[in-house]
Amino acid sequence: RSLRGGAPGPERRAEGRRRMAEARRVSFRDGRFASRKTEEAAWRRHQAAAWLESMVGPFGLTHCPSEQEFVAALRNGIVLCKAINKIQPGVVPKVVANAPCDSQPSTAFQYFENIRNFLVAVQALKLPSFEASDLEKDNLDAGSVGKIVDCVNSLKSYQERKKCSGTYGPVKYMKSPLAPRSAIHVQSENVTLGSSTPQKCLDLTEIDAEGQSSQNVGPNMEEAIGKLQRIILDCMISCKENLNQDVLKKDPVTLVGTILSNQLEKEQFKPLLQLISPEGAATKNEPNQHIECSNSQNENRLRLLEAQESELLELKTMFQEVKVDFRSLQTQFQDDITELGHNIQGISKAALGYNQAVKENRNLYNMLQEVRGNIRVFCRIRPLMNSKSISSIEHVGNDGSIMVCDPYKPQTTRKIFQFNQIFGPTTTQDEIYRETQSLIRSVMDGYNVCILAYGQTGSGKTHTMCGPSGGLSSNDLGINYMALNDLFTISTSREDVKYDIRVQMVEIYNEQVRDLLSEDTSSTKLDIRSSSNGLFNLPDAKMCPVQSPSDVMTLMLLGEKHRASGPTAMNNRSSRSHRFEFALSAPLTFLCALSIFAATDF
Ligand SMILES: Nc1ncnc2c1ncn2[C@@H]1O[C@H](COP(=O)(O)OP(=O)(O)OP(=O)(O)O)[C@@H](O)[C@H]1O
Repeated sequence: RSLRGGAPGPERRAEGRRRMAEARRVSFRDGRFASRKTEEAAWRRHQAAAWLESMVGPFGLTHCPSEQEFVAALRNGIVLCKAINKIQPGVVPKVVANAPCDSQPSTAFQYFENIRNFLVAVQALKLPSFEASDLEKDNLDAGSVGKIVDCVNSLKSYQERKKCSGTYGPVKYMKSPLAPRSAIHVQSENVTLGSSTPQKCLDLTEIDAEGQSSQNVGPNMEEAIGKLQRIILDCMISCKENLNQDVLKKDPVTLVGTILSNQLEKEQFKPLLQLISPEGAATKNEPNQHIECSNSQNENRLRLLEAQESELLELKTMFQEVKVDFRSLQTQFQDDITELGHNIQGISKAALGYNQAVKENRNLYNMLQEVRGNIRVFCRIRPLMNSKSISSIEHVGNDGSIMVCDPYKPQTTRKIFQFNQIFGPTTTQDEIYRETQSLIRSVMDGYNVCILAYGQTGSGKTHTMCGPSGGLSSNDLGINYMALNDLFTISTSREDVKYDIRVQMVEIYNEQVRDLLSEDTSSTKLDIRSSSNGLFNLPDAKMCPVQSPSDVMTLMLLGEKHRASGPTAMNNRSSRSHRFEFALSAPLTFLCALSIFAATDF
């Protein structure tokens, strides 16, 4: 659309549009605020230059000048003075127009007079002004051009306002950072009011006072558009103070929408709304359709808002319920935690008491063992193997006494022996073990225990200690197997102590000690060493770690193979002498031994 008076040529216009389009394109692509500001400044310079040209005619400025070009064209003040004189004739009485080329110093002074006179006139009109020094080349980078452009555009607005309303009052002019971007976005949204060019709707500075911009609309709509433009401009100007950098980063349409929505409730919009309402509108033309469309959009938005409000209320109610539930759970959780704490304290006390009781129990137990006798001697009467044999036992007392005599020499003196306990010929293996079982527990408490079977050949030592099957059958197990089982059972049940169990197996025969677990059978003879505490030990005897009763059984079977045996008058397979030793230790606590012997001689 051509500007009023002195319109630029088509080429310059095309160039200007191209540069503006390029500036916008860069701005949109980068989306940076700096680009937007550059674009906006270029647009405002264009407006100012175009207006000045329309007022004073072409003065050698391009359609979209750079800052340098703009300032250079205005530096002599001639254009500015002419323009203000057009608005307010005679406000600058004397304008130095053309100076001779050879009088540069005085011309510069006279030019300064032009500027000074112009600034005085601007101040008289109460319009935004600038400093004369802002036209200096050195001050361009300090943003001085913006002030000059603002001043020129304020003159433009003043002139347009004067033409529209015929009043001369002071104009509250504020530069609008939104005009170019709003126009672009409004175009994309097709929100126009009676014109295909978006600038016509939003940029009041380009409105044609004679109504050229609204050729296709009726008089009412023309009036509406005019009012709307003025109101929008006022809104934008009045909102400018409240705009900050963050707001300016918004999408232009959103930004304009924000500004307008802030102003919609104000009095100045009421006449406009009445004008564009179905009753107020004289004709139903295109702008009204847009307004109806906008109303329908508003209704939709209102419905959406109501739905969202209702959802919000539901959510709020749910939130309150959840909050109450959460608090109740929190209270319950705290109560539970407190109760749990009390319970743990109780359990801790009980555990402490239990441990103490166990310790006392162990002490008492072992004291009892000592009271019963650290050395206990039992007698087991073997059943007669031959029915023709005559028993030498005459009497067995309940107090552990036994009376024997030679059945073939009845006249010989009877002998009485006293034992801790006497087991008859019918006594089972289990009954024998029950009397020794308590000692196994003492081993686990760190006491040394020795179980020794002693008797003449064929008296039943091997039968008692190893069982009739020698451990091959689970029936009638011997003392050593049953002790072994108990050893591992107790060590497993006591989780507070870690036991390290090892096994030695030696044979003492003809005053020689042989290692029954040594793989090298040729050199199994062991030396007996006395230790500093007066005890004897076999340091070279092989000590095998075991984890389970089956490990021990394997070792015992190996030892059995290495045992010396031979027929005697009374026993076809007589063991000469043997000893099993279980070395038991609980690291850092104790080291003790369970020795199991069977011997015919000492
Ligand atoms: N309580 C018993 N009940 C049944 N049989 C028995 C009993 N005690 C021993 N015998 C039997 O008596 C025989 C000799 O027993 P055993 O080999 O245990 O004697 P020993 O004392 O180990 O002899 P040695 O010292 O010569 O090795 C075996 O045949 C054994 O089965």
